Amino acid sequence: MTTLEIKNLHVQAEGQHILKGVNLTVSTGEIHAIMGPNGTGKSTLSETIMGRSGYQVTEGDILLDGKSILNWTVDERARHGLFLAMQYPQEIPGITNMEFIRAAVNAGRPKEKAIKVRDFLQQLDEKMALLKIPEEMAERYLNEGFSGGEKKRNEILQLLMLKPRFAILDEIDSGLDIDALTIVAKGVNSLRGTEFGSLIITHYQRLLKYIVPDVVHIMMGGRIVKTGGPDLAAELEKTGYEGLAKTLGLETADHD
Ligand SMILES: Nc1ncnc2c1ncn2[C@@H]1O[C@H](COP(=O)(O)OP(=O)(O)OP(=O)(O)O)[C@@H](O)[C@H]1O
Repeated sequence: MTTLEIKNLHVQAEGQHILKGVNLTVSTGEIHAIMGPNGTGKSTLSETIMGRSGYQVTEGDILLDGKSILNWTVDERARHGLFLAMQYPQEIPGITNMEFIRAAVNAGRPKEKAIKVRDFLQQLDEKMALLKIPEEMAERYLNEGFSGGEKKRNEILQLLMLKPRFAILDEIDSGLDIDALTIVAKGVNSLRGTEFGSLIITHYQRLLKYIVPDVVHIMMGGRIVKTGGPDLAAELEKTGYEGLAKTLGLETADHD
């Protein structure tokens, strides 16, 4: 079992104190959901875990298997099995989707163990079929001209091909139609098992009906204010963030 531990994490961006002491531990074999109002720091948490520049950790630590990863580059974090499916996937003209995914798969392997082209294509075909992604999308430039939903599905294709130890999925459900949502959920569920852990950021209980989390955390004001089981998402649907904040004796929920 591997663990990803977030300990008393404080993060600033552009001089703003965004995360104010986040504590969270995800182990392989578990799926955790994070819900919270707009602007509360959910994406900041995922970007900081992945090591994106511009986010300064001012206090606390992030540990993978007990080792601090704060000084690791994004690339090192990816090589050690961390993966982030982004809220706004980037378009990269000039590199085809297939080339990108193959390079990413090989980046995680020693040179002499590079994936054979035939094996790669077979796996890619299989995963694309599972996600109902049209074949021609393998040859298109990465995310260029993809619709919002196609970009999200493509992030999940990368996830299935890379098979990371920990996947952070930042609003993968936004912009997905109901059929795409069930397909994406099927893709994520296919990775479930003792070797895989995930942190799913979402605004909607709907996604959590398809990918049932083991633990649900509510984040407000840059902190985790409540943790519970899958029922917590349903409870939140009824009370809203304002209602929950009141029950917890917090001032107000934050919004954009
Ligand atoms: N690079 C940055 N520079 C300056 N401010 C930032 C930066 N990144 C995030 N913020 C600010 O930090 C706050 C938290 O943003 P974040 O995107 O983490 O929230 P979120 O909980 O993911 O919100 P949403 O639900 O709307 O996606 C916001 O006020 C945002 O404007």
